[in-house]
Amino acid sequence: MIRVGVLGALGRVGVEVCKAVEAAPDMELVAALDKGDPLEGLTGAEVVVDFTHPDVVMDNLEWAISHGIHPVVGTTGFDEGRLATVRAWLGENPGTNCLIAPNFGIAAVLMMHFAQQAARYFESVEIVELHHPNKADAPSGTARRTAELVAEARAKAGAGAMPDATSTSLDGARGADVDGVHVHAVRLAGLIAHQEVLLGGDGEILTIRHDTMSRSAFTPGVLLGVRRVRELPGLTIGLEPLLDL
Ligand SMILES: NC(=O)C1=CN([C@@H]2O[C@H](COP(=O)(O)OP(=O)(O)OC[C@H]3O[C@@H](n4cnc5c(N)ncnc54)[C@H](OP(=O)(O)O)[C@@H]3O)[C@@H](O)[C@H]2O)C=CC1
Ligand SMILES: O=C(O)C1=N[C@H](C(=O)O)C[C@H](O)C1
Repeated sequence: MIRVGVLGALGRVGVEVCKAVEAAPDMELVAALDKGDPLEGLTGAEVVVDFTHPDVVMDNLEWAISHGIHPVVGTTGFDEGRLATVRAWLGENPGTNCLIAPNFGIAAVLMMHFAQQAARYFESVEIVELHHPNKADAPSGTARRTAELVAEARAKAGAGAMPDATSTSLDGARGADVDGVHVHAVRLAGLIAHQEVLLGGDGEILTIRHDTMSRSAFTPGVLLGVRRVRELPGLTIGLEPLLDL
């Protein structure tokens, strides 16, 4: 039995994760903590799943890693600086591993992968992410990661800058620029989590769209991460290596 703790256990995703861990035959939910609960409550856990908030996740990770608990992290807000800090903590605590994935939905991971594969064949690529209005951050971690993967693929293929003659008179009109890829964030009541990657070339457009219809979609990926994190040395970013992508 893998002893699992959950941080953010009362949140939209945390509730689903707790249910999934409790239903898994090879896992035991030993701690379900939310805001205000002391992290000492994780004592006894081998793996901790974090779906909290970008403002608190680093403190959680520092505590968990220094106590030899392997984190599986869904919380967003990771940039290169934060990832370097996590790598340093892991270096100081050999034998402790960490998995950080901007999206645990299998279809979402495939959407990112397909976008990465397609990126080099098109002149233009833009990303539109659409989420519920209570989301803490923008752009989404998924959109940011997709843009990085697209930019990486284009650079590798020697693709030039995308065509864009726009001169904007209003800040934000062209969205955020992530490594040269424009990302647009929609916040709308009724949505959960959705993303379109628009790829345009000569006379044709390819749209790769992903829709999250229920937050239970994240739990198979989280359980896979919990099962595998102890054998994945150091820091793993994204679910891709666990899916052989
Ligand atoms: N990687 C992925 O697949 C996915 C990632 N996410 C990301 O996960 C994060 C959480 O999303 P979501 O569940 O919608 O958010 P919620 O706000 O619904 O849940 C977060 C929960 O964490 C609690 N919390 C805040 N601070 C702490 C703390 N220090 N310790 C323990 N619990 C704390 C919150 O309490 P309170 O409300 O009182 O502040 C809340 O109950 C976001 O960053 C989101 O982008 C979301 C979906 C999928
Ligand atoms: O906050 C959310 O809801 C989600 N957050 C993650 C992100 O920022 O990419 C994953 C998914 O989009 C849902």
